Amino acid sequence: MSTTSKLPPLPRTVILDYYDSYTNNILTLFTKLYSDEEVLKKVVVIKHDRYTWAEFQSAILPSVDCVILSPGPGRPDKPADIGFGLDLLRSHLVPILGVCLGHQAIGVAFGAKIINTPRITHGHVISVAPVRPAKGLFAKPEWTEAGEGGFDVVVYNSLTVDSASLPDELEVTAWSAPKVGSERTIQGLAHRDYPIWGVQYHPESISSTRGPDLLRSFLASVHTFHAQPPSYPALPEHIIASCSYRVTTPPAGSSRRAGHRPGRGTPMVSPYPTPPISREGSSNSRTEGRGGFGRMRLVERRYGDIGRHENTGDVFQAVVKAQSRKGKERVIGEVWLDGETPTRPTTTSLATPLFLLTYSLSSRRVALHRSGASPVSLSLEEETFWAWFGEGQKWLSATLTPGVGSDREAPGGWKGGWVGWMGYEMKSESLAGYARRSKRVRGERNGDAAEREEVDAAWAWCDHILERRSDGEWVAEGIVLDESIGSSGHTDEKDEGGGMIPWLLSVGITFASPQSTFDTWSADISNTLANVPAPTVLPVSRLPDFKPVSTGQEYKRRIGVCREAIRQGESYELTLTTKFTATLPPSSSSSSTAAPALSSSPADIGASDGLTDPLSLYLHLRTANPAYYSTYLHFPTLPSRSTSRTQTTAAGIAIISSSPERFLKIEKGVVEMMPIKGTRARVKPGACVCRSSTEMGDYEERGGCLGGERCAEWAREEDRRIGEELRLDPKERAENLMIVDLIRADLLSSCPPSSVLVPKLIALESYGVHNLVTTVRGQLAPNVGVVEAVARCFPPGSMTGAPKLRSVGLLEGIEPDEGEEGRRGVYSGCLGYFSIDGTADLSVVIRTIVLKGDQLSLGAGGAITWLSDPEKEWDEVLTKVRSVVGKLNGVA
Ligand SMILES: C=C(O[C@@H]1C=C(C(=O)O)C=C[C@H]1O)C(=O)O
Ligand SMILES: NC(=O)CC[C@H](N)C(=O)O
Repeated sequence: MSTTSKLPPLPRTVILDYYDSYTNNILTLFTKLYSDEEVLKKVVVIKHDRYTWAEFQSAILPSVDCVILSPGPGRPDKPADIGFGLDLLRSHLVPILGVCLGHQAIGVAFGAKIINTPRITHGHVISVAPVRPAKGLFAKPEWTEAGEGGFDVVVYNSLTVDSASLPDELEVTAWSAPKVGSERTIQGLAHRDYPIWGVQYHPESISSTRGPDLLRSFLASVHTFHAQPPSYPALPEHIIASCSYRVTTPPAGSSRRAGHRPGRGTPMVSPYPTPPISREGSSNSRTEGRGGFGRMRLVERRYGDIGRHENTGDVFQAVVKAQSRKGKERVIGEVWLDGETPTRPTTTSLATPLFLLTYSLSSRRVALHRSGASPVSLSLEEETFWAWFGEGQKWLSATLTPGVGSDREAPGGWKGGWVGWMGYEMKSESLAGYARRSKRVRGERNGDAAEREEVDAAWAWCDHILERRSDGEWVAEGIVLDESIGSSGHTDEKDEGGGMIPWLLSVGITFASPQSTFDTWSADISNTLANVPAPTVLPVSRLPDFKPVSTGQEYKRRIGVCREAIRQGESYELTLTTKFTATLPPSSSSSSTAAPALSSSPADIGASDGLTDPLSLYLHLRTANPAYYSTYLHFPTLPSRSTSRTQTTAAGIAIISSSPERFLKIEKGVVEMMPIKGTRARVKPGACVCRSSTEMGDYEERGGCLGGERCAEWAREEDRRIGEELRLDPKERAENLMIVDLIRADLLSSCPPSSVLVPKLIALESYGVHNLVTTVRGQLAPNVGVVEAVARCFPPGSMTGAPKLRSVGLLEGIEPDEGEEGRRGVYSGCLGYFSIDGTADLSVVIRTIVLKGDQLSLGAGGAITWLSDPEKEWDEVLTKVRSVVGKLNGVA
């Protein structure tokens, strides 16, 4: 901070949120000056349309000391975008600070015009110079040092207040420092008589300087306006309750969140009642002998050196696949959280789920799938699936006896529990303010509707998993009934765990087995690991031919539509996507087609209704494009349509994923997100780039390829150069920054503001492609559940663009709403696990093939900004697709 001027007590502040994705970041400016506790008592974020102007005047304004008008999509001269903001400004009852859209509203409220800014840029750093002599907020002592050179800030605007139309009441307090060839624009405004100030730039951006100084100047002015009272009261309850996020700070001195496993010897007081025990046995063969349950505990069995060097693919086949073949009944699923990267250590988890839940948005029905039984379903009433699932997860975590069965602190990771995905369309139940588009939710109610319902979310429960740790050791992990704890404390199960738990218990589901079942299972594994049989499913030699659903020309046309929306101020960045599809050839037993050869052995043909085992595709992908979140999930009994039969068959759904992108991880109370933005193709090892290398001078003069090791060295050098070029590219950095600011704001809805930090900003990661990756972390607030934290950030900002809500709506209008591109489905959603112990790790579903019946689909896209070049963007899409499928035939 550039000054030591005394901080006034914190006034009660309402931040009116115009559905921007950056609004919450203003909170972090406050916590640079005041404690979290103070800020959470005195500052609230309220959606601008939560109250009418009359309500706001009577119920809110009398109890607040100042208002901040947030940034936002759209225009301040459009009533739907600005709500009662102009009335509030004209009434000037309390001091007001407008940011970006809020700043532009100040212009409009007093008669100025809004025009396009001469240089449209979003997420770019510019220099701002306060006018001399200093005016408005910039006249405060904090700013005396801001020299003529100005200070750096980030801008996110397409529009600006037209300086030619500025009324006398308003004065300019800052301009953008002029750049060669571009006009200066208004960056700061003040009303000459009323306590109203505005800034066009975003002081809350991670890459803006002097944000806290601006806030400090504003709060000092608010304090002067209120005649400097010694303190301000806390906000009344009803205003705090209308805050759009709701986090509490951890109790002083505690670094762990409530509900997290306390250390040994610390009694855990569960906020949830003990689950009832003694359920009726079920008809499910796998759950037989798994009587009822009380509390559960985690157990593990380590295999030491046995199998340490085994290939995970072979073990997967020996353990999970073998189980699929053994039983009379088809197993409900095969799970392989693989994680295969050359550079970052990861664990691998293999499991055969006990049961599977699927959810369909159109019917709002949850279906329970078990092996050997027809699905049963439950309709959700008012609740969202997120809330229903989240309550269940909380209850399950709370049934876990802490510390028992483990002789050390658990190493984290998946300890069993849920594995699955939330499809992109689950946004309709998570995104605040989302209005369902009628076309998308029209349920199919006729005939075999249930058969054709989309699976919008799928979560399988696994109580036994086999894990390969990053040091190579294999460990069996289990959730078992805690027989050491009596059956006292039963309560009426109806109110427990929301709606999920009573329902699952009533249909005979058990979540854990007795220790003896785990012992038998883990002994079997031990035998298998001691002598891993040769794999029976082999990788395909290449993937089937993928074709774009829309042409490059059509995609480029859509880019034009995106850019126009950005020009109009509707969005700052739009992640536009499309689909590529392929059809599996008929299984080799019934086909004479040679290519692509699905070279699995005859033993598996027939494993999926005559289609070749989808595992063979994944076995190829995991070596062709290894990724941190490489995953294979197969649920063979889920209905899916197969074109070869023109009718619904139960060929199942398989997820064949090589996602490099972390959506969100929660471990020991820390939430971490790692958005990727910025992609370039790599120079493949073995490729000769002697001809194209820009550094090497003329190819012909040099006498051609350098050959041998020197050629390889140039290829590596060229690869490094491309990576570095990406890292320094202002357009790519801007795309990344826009999402980083968005992710920070997302995390602020689950974490105390001061805890949200960016340990790594725009780092280069080079796996299948070069990518720019940022790490954002926060401390999960004690009152926010794990699933709830995910819901508050869903859908992943890197798949929507910013501001999220408006961008999602725009994309629904730009991407087709019918046909194969009609829904993004699993692509663009998140995939991973919710461990029973409260840990979660989810990827953003990209670089992922979804197989339904014999139809393969692969989504790909990229972030479109005003500066996007349609040709390059289409190339980027093709680069991403090729990183998964290899060659793409017939695509220009
Ligand atoms: C949209 C995709 O990727 C997203 C967009 C990226 C980009 O614009 O550079 C990078 C990773 C993803 O967040 C995709 O891979 O399909
Ligand atoms: N970040 C903002 O608030 C943007 C305001 C307005 N929609 C513009 O594009 O100029």
